[in-house]
Amino acid sequence: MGPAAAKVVLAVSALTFVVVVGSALSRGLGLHHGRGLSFAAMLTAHGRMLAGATTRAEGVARCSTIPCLREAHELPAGGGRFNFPHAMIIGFPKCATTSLYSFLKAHPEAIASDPKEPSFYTRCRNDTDRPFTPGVQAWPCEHSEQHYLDKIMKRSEAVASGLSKMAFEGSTRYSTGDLSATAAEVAVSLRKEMPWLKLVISLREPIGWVISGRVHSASFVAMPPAQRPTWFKMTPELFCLEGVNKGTRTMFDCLVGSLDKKPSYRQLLAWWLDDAGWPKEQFYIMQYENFTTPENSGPALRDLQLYLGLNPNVSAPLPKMNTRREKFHPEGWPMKRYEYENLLATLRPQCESLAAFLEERGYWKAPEWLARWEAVWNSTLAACDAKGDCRIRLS
Ligand SMILES: Nc1ncnc2c1ncn2[C@@H]1O[C@H](COP(=O)(O)OS(=O)(=O)O)[C@@H](OP(=O)(O)O)[C@H]1O
Repeated sequence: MGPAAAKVVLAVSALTFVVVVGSALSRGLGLHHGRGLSFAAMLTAHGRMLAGATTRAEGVARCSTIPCLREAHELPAGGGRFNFPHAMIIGFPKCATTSLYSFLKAHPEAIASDPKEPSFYTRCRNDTDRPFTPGVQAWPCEHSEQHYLDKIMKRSEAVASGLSKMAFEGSTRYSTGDLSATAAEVAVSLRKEMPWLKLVISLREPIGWVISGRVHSASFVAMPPAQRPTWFKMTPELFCLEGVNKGTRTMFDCLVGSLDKKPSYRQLLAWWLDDAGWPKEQFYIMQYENFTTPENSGPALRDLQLYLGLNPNVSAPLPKMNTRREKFHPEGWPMKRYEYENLLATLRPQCESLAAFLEERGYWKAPEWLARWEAVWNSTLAACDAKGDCRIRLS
């Protein structure tokens, strides 16, 4: 055997010795999987940080980084019922997510993020080179992982509860993406970084949804340019809204031609469920028209709490937060009947395809899902006058 081969044999023997003796030691110390950290985990930086932790809560207590949390998750749950963080309301924007967040925040077993929408996975994970702009971003992304876990997700409060409380957040940009990252990128990075998360998403009848989104922006458009937030940028759609504010354009003008250019709900969901591979049991789909109606709200919220692992017997009504419809065109947006039918002709096939997708994946029966949206469309059409003048009232 030459000197090079001898060195290889020596190195392999040394490694074998380390692994065998180490494994034996760790077994002897009661550190094998199920009662503590494996020897392999102890060799990693996070493993060293987690040494001595025997439960997930003890592990989370020692972690200030997300990779460390991933290792802490390998530890036995002990008495803790939740992961850390446990859940996220990822969208869609304007689908009563603030009300859902507030409803859950009031639950004694929940720890709500502060703020509701940290947007950590759009702003800080996929666009880390973006310079920090005070006044635009609440905090810089450098060293922000610890800030996110400790200050925003309130790690010590979750640890103090022995993980018997659920920490959650509600960044709706995750579902649509923003200037920093696309939804497809967020879906993948979240799956990689916190694969245990339970995700919640709400979908609203698409014409009301889009108008609600435009109304949200309209409030900024209505401001004198110097008073608009610095992050706010005018786009062709927003110039159209400016025309609506001035009375030179209609809401229909601003919707037609743009609806079929946006990714459909089905496309957006497919990024999460197909491309990023989120399993069905970790992805909870709610229908806005179901859980916001008084007769269905109670059972729908109970089901949500059961899904999240919360005690469903603590019940409170769903609040009505973040509402703008009473301020902007409370009488409804004027639209001609043929214009509304034109929008429906674009959107109905998308909705049918979505409903079929939801049924195929075992989420909802397609006819039940579609019936609630058909009811919205029919009631709008039924309220049009004999001259074909309609009002699109947001509900
Ligand atoms: N309980 C209840 N019942 C009926 N409707 C409700 C309820 N809670 C919130 N909402 C309506 O949801 C819209 C706000 O949604 P979000 O909070 O998700 O908006 S945001 O993306 O966080 O800005 C906003 O819609 P619009 O007013 O049409 O804009 C709210 O009025």
